[in-house]
Amino acid sequence: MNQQTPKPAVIIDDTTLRDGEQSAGVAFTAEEKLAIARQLAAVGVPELEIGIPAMGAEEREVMQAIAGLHLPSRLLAWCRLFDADLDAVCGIDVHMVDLSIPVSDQQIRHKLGRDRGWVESQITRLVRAARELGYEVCLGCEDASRADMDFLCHLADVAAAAGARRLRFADTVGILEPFTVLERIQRLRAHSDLELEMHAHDDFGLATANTLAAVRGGATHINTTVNGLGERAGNAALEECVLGLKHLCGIDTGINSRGVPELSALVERASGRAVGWQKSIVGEGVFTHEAGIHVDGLMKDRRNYQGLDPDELGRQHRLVLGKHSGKHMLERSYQELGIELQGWQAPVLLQQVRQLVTHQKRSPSGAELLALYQNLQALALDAVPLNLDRQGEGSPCPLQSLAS
Ligand SMILES: CC(=O)SCCNC(=O)CCNC(=O)[C@H](O)C(C)(C)COP(=O)(O)OP(=O)(O)OC[C@H]1O[C@@H](n2cnc3c(N)ncnc32)[C@H](O)[C@@H]1OP(=O)(O)O
Ligand SMILES: O=C(O)CCC(=O)C(=O)O
Repeated sequence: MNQQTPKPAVIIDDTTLRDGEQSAGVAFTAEEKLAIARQLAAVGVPELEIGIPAMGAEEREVMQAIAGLHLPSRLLAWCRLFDADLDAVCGIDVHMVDLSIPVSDQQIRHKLGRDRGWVESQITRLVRAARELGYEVCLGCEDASRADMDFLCHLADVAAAAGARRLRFADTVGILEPFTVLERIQRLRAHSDLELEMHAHDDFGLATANTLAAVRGGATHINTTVNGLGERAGNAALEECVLGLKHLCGIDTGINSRGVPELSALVERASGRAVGWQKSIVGEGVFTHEAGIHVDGLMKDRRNYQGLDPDELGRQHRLVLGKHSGKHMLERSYQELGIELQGWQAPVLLQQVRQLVTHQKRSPSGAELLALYQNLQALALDAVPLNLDRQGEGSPCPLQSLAS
């Protein structure tokens, strides 16, 4: 972002390169990580969490290579609140370390085998140590959604006193819904002056909703991943948060949404995780319409059925012929082939298109439409004399049985 750009009301800290890569089976090469970092920065993502130094020398080298790109985005490293993890980050030019520690009694006791007092003393000691090394600190509160809120507020004070700048509220197991997120973040907001970051998981399909609720509650930062990649069901999708915040909350994150499809495709390729056809914002089919009433409405004025303008993503509405099409779309499809249908032909051809689509599980091709039309013309020519013989006059539809 250049110096003149006003600071957005919510700052995106994208973790595609950390939590995104934690998605089971996903492993980016160094080149892929660099390319993703570049593209995230190119669309204007202001903060990138780029990896876990404790994973070893190779991970650290890639993280330092990303730092060496001198991107306009601020960089974060993810560390356990643990001496060895802090040692491992030394020499990597990130701006901030996320020092993560479980804060629920469940994880403090049954994962770490410790107690609350130990967590508190670790925070004081290691946040100070990280500050002395010159890093900004975000206290990563793992499993915050299952933590005692009084204890969490107390830890915010402990972290602030030790020099932390930010607290990350992690819904690690993805069990919150937006109303509870709103309450919890409001409570933290009222209690602490720290920056507050929401880290949501999509186990119940609520990661984006929870992230938007957190912003409403006073979160200053949000953790996202491209395509919603991430542990288990994934994290809050960058593209959903950017456009959701803009259109549903009136908050501009400063991201160039037209660059998002390319970013999404890049992460899709590098992760090997196909983006679903109906995946909001970036799915291939999310601006494609078939239903006759919708298509007719769109052709009259696209605002009739447009919640999000595809142009914001450099995309367009696509109209397809299918089982649910009506005469307007059929006529348009034939016009594109240079054919003006007569009134009686549309219902007959619509039935035939429905049958074809049901069997082929796809829209008819131009050649197939042409064949249906030519067939109908031939049948009509054969039928006209019979009708004339029988009725003594021309029928408006020579193929009544087909049209019914
Ligand atoms: C919710 C999250 O997303 S947290 C991020 C999770 N991400 C990852 O785990 C991906 C990268 N992880 C790794 O490469 C490895 O797990 C490493 C390098 C971090 C650690 O590897 P190992 O030392 O072989 O340990 P392993 O992963 O089997 O076990 C984790 C250890 O970290 C401890 N630990 C977990 N979280 C924390 C924490 N926040 N602070 C301190 N210790 C922690 C566990 O208690 C366990 O320690 P133990 O050996 O004393 O029981
Ligand atoms: O503690 C943090 O930084 C968040 C870690 C995480 O990814 C999670 O809890 O889901």
